[in-house]
Amino acid sequence: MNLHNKAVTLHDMSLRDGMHAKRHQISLEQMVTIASAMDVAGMPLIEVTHGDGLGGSSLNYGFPAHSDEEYLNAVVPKMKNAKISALLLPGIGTVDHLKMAKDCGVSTIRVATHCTEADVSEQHIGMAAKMGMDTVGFLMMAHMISAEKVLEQARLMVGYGANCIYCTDSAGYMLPDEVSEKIALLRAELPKSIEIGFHGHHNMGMAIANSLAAIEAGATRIDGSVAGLGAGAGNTPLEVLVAVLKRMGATTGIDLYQIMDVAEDLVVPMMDQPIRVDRDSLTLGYAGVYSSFLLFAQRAEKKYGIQARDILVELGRRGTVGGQEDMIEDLALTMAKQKGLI
Ligand SMILES: C[C@H](O)CC(=O)C(=O)O
Ligand SMILES: [Mn+2]
Repeated sequence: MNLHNKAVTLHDMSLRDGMHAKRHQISLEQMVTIASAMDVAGMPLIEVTHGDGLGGSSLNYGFPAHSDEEYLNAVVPKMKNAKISALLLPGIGTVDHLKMAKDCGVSTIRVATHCTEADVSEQHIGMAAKMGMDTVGFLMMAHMISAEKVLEQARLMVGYGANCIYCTDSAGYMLPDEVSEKIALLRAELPKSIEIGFHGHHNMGMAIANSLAAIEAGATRIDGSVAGLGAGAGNTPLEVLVAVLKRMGATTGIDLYQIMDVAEDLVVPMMDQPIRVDRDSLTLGYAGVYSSFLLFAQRAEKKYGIQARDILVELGRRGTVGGQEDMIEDLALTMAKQKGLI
C-alpha cells in the first residue's frame, strides 16, 4: 500500500463516541483537559456532544453529566487550532440544537442517519450548509446495505448540501474488502469536491486495517478515538493510527509522542472499564449490532440473568438499528420469561 505523502485528516471521537462508554458522564474539566491536550498535539478535529449527538439527553439514550451547550461552551473557547464538530441525528437533534451549536462556535456538523434513511437529513444538512458550516452526511450501519445503495443514499445527502460523506461501520462488522469496495465506489462516483470519510469500530479487531483500506480507496477523513475510547470495543485508536501512518509516510499533522501521552496519561485513566475486544464487544462485530447497545445489553444481563452475548446475537438476528435502545430490555425480559427465569 503506497500512502507516501498522502494527507489524512484525523477526527477524534473520544469525547463523543467515548460518551457511550462513559454512560455520558464525562466532566467539563475532563472534556476541556483532554480536548486542550489533543489540540496541542495537533488533532485537527474533535467531536463534542452527547454520545447520541445533540439533544441525546433522554431516558432512552441516557442523561449526561452536562448539557451539550455546557460542554461546547467549555471546550470551544479553549481551542487554539483544533476545530470542534457536533453530531446530530435528525429526530433526536433539532434545528434549534443546530443553531445553538453554530452559536457556540462549532464548525463541523455531522448529520447522521441510518444508512437507508438519508432522506430524513434534508432539513438539517440544508440548514447547516446554508449557515456555511462544514457539513457532513454520516451513513450509519453501512454494513447492512450494498455499496450501490450506500452511493444512492450518499447522493441524496450531497444533493441536500453535504460537502463530505461518511461510510460508518457502527457495528464494527466490516472487513477491509467491504470497506475498500464501499469507499472506492463513493470516491469514483461522487464529485471530486466531496470528501469521503470512514468511521470504524474495533469489535472485530479490524479498525486500523479498515481505516487503511479506506484511505487507500480514497477516504481523506478518518475517525478514531485517542486510546480507542468509544462504544463497543472502541473506535480506531488514533495514537496507533498516527504511528502506522507515520511509518507509511502519510501526513496527519499530529505529534506522535504527544498523542501517545494524551492516551496514556489522560484518556485511559478515565475509562470505567477496559475498552477491548472481549466476548460481548466481539459479538457486536460478529453479529452486526450497533456498538452503543453494548452497555444496555450488559445492564439487561445483570437485571434478567440472560447473557449479554445471547441478547446481542438476537438483536443482530432481528436487524435492530440505532434508536431501538428501548427494545433491549424488552427483549431480555421476553428471553428471561421464555427460560422461566422470571
Ligand atoms: C450515534 C452513534 O453513536 C453514531 C456513531 O458513532 C456510529 O454509528 O458509529
Ligand atoms: Mn461510532
